[in-house]
Amino acid sequence: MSRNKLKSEKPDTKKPQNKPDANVLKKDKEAEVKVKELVRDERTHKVLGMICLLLAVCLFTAFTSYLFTWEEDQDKVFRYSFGVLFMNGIDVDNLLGRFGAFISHWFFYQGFGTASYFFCYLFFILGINFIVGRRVFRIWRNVKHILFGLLFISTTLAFIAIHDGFPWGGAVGDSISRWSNGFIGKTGTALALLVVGLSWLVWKFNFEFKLPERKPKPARPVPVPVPEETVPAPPVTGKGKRKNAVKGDAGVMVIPPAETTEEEDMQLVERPAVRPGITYIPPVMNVPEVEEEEELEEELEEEEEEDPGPLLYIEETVEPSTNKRGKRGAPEEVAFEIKGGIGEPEEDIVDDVEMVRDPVHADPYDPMLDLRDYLYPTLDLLDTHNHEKVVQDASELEKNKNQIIDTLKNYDISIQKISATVGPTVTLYEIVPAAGVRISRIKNLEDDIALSLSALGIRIIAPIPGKGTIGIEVPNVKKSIVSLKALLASEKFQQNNMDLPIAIGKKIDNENFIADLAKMPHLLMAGATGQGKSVGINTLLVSLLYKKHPSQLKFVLVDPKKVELSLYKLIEKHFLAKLPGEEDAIITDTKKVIHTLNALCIEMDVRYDLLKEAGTRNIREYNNKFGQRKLNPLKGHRYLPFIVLVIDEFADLIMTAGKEVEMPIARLAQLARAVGIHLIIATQRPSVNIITGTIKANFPARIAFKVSSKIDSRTILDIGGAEQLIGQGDMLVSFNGELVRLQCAFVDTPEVEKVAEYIGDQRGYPEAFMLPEYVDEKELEGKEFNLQDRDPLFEEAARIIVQNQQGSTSLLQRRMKLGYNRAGRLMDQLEAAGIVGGNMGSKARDVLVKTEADLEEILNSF
Ligand SMILES: Nc1ncnc2c1ncn2[C@@H]1O[C@H](COP(=O)(O)OP(=O)(O)OP(=O)(O)O)[C@@H](O)[C@H]1O
Repeated sequence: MSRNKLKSEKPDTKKPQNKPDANVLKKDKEAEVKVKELVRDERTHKVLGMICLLLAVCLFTAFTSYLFTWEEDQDKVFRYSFGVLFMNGIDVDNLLGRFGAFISHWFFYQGFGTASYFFCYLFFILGINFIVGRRVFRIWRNVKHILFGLLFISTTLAFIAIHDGFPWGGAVGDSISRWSNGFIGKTGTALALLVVGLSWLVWKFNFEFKLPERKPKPARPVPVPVPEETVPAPPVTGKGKRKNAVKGDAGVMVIPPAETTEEEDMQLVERPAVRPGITYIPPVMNVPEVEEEEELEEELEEEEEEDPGPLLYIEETVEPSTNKRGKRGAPEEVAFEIKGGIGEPEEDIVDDVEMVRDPVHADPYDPMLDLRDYLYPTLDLLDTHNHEKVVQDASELEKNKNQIIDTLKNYDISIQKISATVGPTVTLYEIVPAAGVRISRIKNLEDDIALSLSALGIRIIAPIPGKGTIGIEVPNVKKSIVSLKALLASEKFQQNNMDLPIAIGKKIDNENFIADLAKMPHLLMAGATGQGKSVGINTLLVSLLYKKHPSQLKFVLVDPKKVELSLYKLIEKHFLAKLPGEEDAIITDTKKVIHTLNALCIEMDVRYDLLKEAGTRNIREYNNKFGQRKLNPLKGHRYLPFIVLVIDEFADLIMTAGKEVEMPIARLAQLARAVGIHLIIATQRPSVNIITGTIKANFPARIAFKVSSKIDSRTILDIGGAEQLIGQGDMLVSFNGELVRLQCAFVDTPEVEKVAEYIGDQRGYPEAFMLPEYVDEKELEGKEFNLQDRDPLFEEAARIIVQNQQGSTSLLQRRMKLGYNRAGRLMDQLEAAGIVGGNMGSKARDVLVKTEADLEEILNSF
C-alpha cells in the first residue's frame, strides 16, 4: 500500500510571525472542547442524577421526621440558628440529625410549610432525567406546577390552620394569607382560594360543563332532515377524546354528505378546505390494529415529544367536508389549531400532554437523536500541508508566453492576445488567435507545440468551451498542494445544502470544486498506479465524514487490495454497513462482494417498495415524510440513510467474478439513485473489458487521474487528455457534460487515521448497519422440501400473500420482519404448496390462490 505520504514533505523552516498566536488560539479551543465534552459526558449526567436523587431522599426523610419531632427540635434551632449545624453538644430527634432538623425547619417554618415536599419531587425528577439520559419528566412544566403548588398549598394551609402551632403553610403561606385576609377579608380569601383551586383543576382536567343533551324522541313522527346539534370539533385536547379519534370508526369523524344551497356553495369556493358532501377525516394516528395502537399509546406516554422515536406517524387522510348547517367552523377549527401547534416552542406548548401527542403537534422525528452526543470531526485533525498561496515566477510566465507565441509563429499562426491563469499545479494560457486562423490547425499542431515548449503534460483545449479562445495548459515548475483542510474550511463546503457533499479539488482558476455525489449520482475513477487514486478516495470519504451524521450515511467498503480502506474499520459502528453474520465490515473477498452487491440490490428493492407505499419519488421526500411522522414504522417504514458503495479495485473484481459482479453493479447504477444508494468505483486499468458499455452508460460522472495511454483516457472519459496529466492528484473530471482539470485535494493517511479515531472513539450504534440477508438462488435450487417440514411461519406467510395478492419476498420480509433467506425459503415452500407461481426474476410471483377461503381449504388439507 502506498502510505499516501507526501513525497516532498519538508520541515517548515520559515515560520510566519503570527504562528505563536495561532497556537494559543488552538489551545484555547481544545480546552473549551474538553469542558464541553465533560459537560456532555453521560457519566457526568449520571453522577449529577445520583446526587439529585440522594437530595430527594434526604429531604423526604428529614421532612417526614420533622412532622413528628418538630416540637422537640424547634427550640434548639431557634436558639442556635445556624449554629445548630456546627455545635456538637446539641441533641436533636430528627432522623437526619442536626442537618435534618435545621433544613426541615428552614423549609417548613421559614419557607412553605408542608408544601415543601414539592422540593423532594423536584430533585427526584431531576435525578431521574439525568440518570436515564433523556427527559422522562418535562422540567419546565413541572417547575410551573411546583411553583403554583408551593404558593397555593402553603397559602391554603396557612389560611385554614392559622392558629395551629405547626407551620402548615410556612412563613410564605402565612404572609400571603395574612395579607389577603387584610385586603379582601377572610371570606374573600376563602373564595379566592376556592376559585384558584377550581380553575387549576379545570385547566388541568378540562371538565365538560355540559347540560345533558336532550335525547331525540324516537317516537316523534315528524322527520328531521338535518340534526339540530352541530358537529363537534374533532377532539384535540382531551386525552380520552383523542383516543376516540384514533380508534377505529369511532375516531373517524364522518359527516354525512349534505346538499348545500347555492349560497353556501359560493362560500365554499372561498374556503377551499371545506367542500360539501365530502367526508372529513381528521388527521389522526391511523393505527391499523388495536394492539398496535395500545403499544403506541404506551410508547408515547413514555416518550412525550422530547425524545421523538419513530413510532408516531400521521396518515395523510385529511379530506375536506362540511355539514348541512354550514358549521364548517368545526373541522376548520381543528385544521387551524393543528397548524398553530406546528413550530411552537416546545416549552410553550399548553400544559396538556394530549395536545402534544396529537400527531400534528408532535416534534418531527430526528434520526440524529439516536447518537445525539455525536461530535463531528474538527478541522484541526487535518494538516495544512505547507499550503502556500499559488504564486508563479513572473519569469517562468514570461518565458512560457514567449515560447508559445514563437512556436505558433513558426507555424504561421499569429495571435491577438494571450493571458495566463495560474493554478495550483498548472497554468492556463488563453490565446485569442488572429482573425482567419482555423482552430483545427492549432489542434493538429498540439504535439509540435508541446515539443517546442519541451514541457510534459501540455494539454491543448481548442476551443475552450463557451469561449472563443484556445487554452494551453502548462505544468508549473513549482507546484502547490491543495490540502483537504482548506477545502473543507471553505464557505462553499461549510454552507452548502447538498445531500452528499464531496470536496474534490481546485480548478485552474483556484475555485474550489465541491459537488453533490447524490446528484452525480455515481462516480467512476480511473488512474494508473501511483497517480493519486487512493488519496482521491480518501478525500471523498473524509469530506462526507465531515458533513454527515452517522444516522444519515452508511458506507459499504469493498477493498480487494485489503489495505487501502482498512483504516475505516474504526468507524464500523458509526458509518459502515455489512452483511448479517459477517465479522469484517470491509469486504475483501470476491464471493462476499457478490453477496454484498446482491444484498444492496435487495435493499434497493425494499426501499423502492417503501417509497411506493409512501407515495414519494425519492429518498429526500421519503425521509421528510417519515420525519413528519406521516409513515407508520409498524408497516416497515424507517428513516433511510444514504448508502455509498466504494469499490477500490474494480478491475480485480471483474477479472475474478465477471458478470456476477457486473450485473448487480449495473442494476444499482441504473436504479439506485432515487433510493439513496450511490456508487464510487475506482480502477487502475480502465480497459473496455472492465469498464463495459453498461457500466459506462450508468456512470455519467467520471474522474481520470493520469493514465498510461490515450486509449485508456478515451475509455474512461470518451476523450483523450488524461494521458497528458502530470500525476500526483492532477485529474480530469467529466461531469454535467463538462471536462474540468482539477488538482485533487490531498489528505494524508495519518490524517484519515486521526479522523477515523476521533469518530471511532465516540459512542456508536451497537453494531454496523445491517444489509438485508442474501442467499444465492443457486444454493437454494434443487433443494426439494417436504411439506411436512414446513416453516412454522408458513401459514402466516400464506395468508399475507393471499390477502395482498402479491407474491413478493420483500413483502414477507417487511410484514414478518424476516431476513431474506427465510422469506425466500418460505416463498419456495409456498410455491411447492401451489399457493404462488414460479420465480419471475425481479417481478413478484403470481398468486395462484385467489381467496382466503380457498387458502384455508388448502391449509386444512395438510
Ligand atoms: N492530491 C494530491 N496532491 C499531492 N500529492 C498527491 C496527491 N495525490 C497523490 N499524491 C502523491 O502521490 C502518491 C501516490 O498516490 P496514491 O497512493 O493515491 O496513488 P494510487 O493511484 O492510489 O496508487 P496505487 O494504485 O498504487 O495505490 C501519494 O503518496 C502522494 O505523495
